[in-house]
Amino acid sequence: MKWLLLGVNGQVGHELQRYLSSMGKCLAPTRQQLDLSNSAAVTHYLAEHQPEMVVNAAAYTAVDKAEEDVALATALNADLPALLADYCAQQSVLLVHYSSDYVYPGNGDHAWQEEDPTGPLSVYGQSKLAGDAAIQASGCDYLIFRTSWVYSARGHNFMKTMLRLGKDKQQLTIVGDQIGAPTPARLIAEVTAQAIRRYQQNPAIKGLYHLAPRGQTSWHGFACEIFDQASLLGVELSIARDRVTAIPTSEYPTPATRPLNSRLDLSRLEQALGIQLPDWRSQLSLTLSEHLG
Ligand SMILES: NC(=O)C1=CN([C@@H]2O[C@H](COP(=O)(O)OP(=O)(O)OC[C@H]3O[C@@H](n4cnc5c(N)ncnc54)[C@H](O)[C@@H]3O)[C@@H](O)[C@H]2O)C=CC1
Repeated sequence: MKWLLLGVNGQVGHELQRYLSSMGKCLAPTRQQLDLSNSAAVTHYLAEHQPEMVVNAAAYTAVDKAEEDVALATALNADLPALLADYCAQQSVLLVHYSSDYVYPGNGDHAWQEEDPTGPLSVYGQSKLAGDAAIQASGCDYLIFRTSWVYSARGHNFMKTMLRLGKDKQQLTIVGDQIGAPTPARLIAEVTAQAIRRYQQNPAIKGLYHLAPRGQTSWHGFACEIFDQASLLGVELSIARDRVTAIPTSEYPTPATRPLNSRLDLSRLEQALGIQLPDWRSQLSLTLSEHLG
């Protein structure tokens, strides 16, 4: 099978290339080779290469910048998925796509289910939701995975920022009232590979799923766990655990509003694949070990 991977140099795209390598010939144009905000160029690429599956890990992910950069965020997160979905519907091929906890309004303290009403609080969330809706309306076969708090051994992310700050700073204040599950890009790729294989045996599993590890924490809890695990792995930190203070979101204003409740109910995915997703702490341990070599 000849398949197309978009966003190969991102956190998730990089892992997907590793985990899906056995699926056949992978076309993975870089940003320099194909500007995904240029719909004419994307249409031309699809017509020329005729991929038999499309995996879209590309996105506009700068959540705060998106508040100003609405046109580009919309082009990448809404218009591109719509265009890919039209191609996949016409060619009867599978579209795999990633979405976000930021499509939900973030109120309450229950875990969101896939059919819950959405209500994005930011331009980024609105643009991701528009992408999901376009795919769902297109009639193509799709697997959409809504995930949260993505990090990885490579790329820019919270884990790597904390490791850097933990070596430089004597004290830190971290938001403690946004609750969710940190998700390694590697887990996303691993589960995506399982889901595609399952789809190939049984296309009825197509649909929208939440994908994250089990358990929940705050950004403050995540930071503390990073410091605890890094210390155990021999990383020398300047920060002492009791100098890492939790603050409310209201004391850390950002251009984009973030949901306080990003808990995702995972049962639909666990049932579809017959798996139990691992706990977020064990996933951090794997990713830290990979990062520290
Ligand atoms: N990073 C996070 O915390 C979260 C991410 N997600 C979703 O997961 C998916 C993967 O995210 P990450 O791997 O973290 O993103 P990333 O920011 O690491 O990678 C995005 C990729 O898109 C590519 N890209 C962006 N604009 C482009 C353009 N104009 N032309 C060509 N390529 C372009 C970048 O080069 C990069 O390879 C996305 O759909 C994102 O919305 C969902 C929840 C949280």
